[in-house]
Amino acid sequence: MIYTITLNPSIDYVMFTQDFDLGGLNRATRTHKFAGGKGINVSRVLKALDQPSTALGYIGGFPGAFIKNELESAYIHTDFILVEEDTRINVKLKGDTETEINAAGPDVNATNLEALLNQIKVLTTEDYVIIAGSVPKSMPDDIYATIAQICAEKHIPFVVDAEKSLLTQTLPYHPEFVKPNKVELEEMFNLTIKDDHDTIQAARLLMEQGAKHVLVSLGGEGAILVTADACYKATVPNGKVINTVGSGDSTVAGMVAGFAQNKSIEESFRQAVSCGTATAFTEDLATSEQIAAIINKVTITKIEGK
Ligand SMILES: Nc1ncnc2c1ncn2[C@@H]1O[C@H](COP(=O)(O)OP(=O)(O)OP(=O)(O)O)[C@@H](O)[C@H]1O
Ligand SMILES: O=P(O)(O)OC[C@@]1(O)O[C@H](CO)[C@@H](O)[C@@H]1O
Repeated sequence: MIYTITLNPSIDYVMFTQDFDLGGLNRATRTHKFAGGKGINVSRVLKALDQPSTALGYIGGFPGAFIKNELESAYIHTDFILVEEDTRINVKLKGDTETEINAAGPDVNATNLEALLNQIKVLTTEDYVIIAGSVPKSMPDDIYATIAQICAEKHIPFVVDAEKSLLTQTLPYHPEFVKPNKVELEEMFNLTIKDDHDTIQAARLLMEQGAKHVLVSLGGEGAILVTADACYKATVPNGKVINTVGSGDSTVAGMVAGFAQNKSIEESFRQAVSCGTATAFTEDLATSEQIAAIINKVTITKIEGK
């Protein structure tokens, strides 16, 4: 079973406006409430790819109940731990540009933490763990490293999509892949990435520290995948960008599903990028039909390799 871990889920309240006037009264043309948080988004796109998963993490109050209900109505299994405070509501404003306001989220105490670690400790080599998103302030900042260590000790394959040291601390435990975007990669090494060559060099630094593969997402520029012996560049088709929230998570889901479906590395990468772009081109996360409609329009080129 694939397990996604979202320590800080959210209701994503997406508001579309004609124009956005900061300081003025704006009226939304459309709104949506989605069950969100990075791991949860991965579970939702895995479902679109016909891959079952169980969503783990912390939920609380009425937003937490909403998230659990939304996932279970979509036939996504959940095993959330209840916390006392309300799950956060993140606001995503879609005017001429995209603006996001993410809340801090509820406190998670030591008992809650132990409950999650106990869920992970019983997993086996048949399972797969995806760790994604921010960590609540009340939790130790080495929590992802702790989870990665448990996975490594039990030979459970795992994937990490997180910022800065949350991600780099997991590298010694050899994640199957990590998925920084370009800015996150720059921040990890305090450098400026000018071109694909720089991207590959920086990705290789993550591999030197232990990542098995590095998938660098580049927004509308596609993505680069670095493996032990090759590098691939994906370019995406033109289309109308509607809501990019969750496009990175969709990329992660496409790659994990590709591995689970025993696709080649190139075909897994193509599926990953198709999922990311299909999500960018729609209001919610991509559906299976939307992914299928663009998968043959994503081009994969080997740009370096043995
Ligand atoms: N403007 C766009 N046009 C086409 N595809 C896009 C666009 N933005 C994102 N994508 C697709 O989504 C993938 C992930 O995007 P991005 O690099 O922005 O990830 P991210 O920063 O992790 O996103 P997020 O945090 O919003 O989930 C890209 O590799 C690409 O396939
Ligand atoms: O605050 P975090 O955990 O970094 O990000 C949370 C979030 O922005 O990430 C998802 C999109 O990737 C959204 O569903 C959610 O609102």
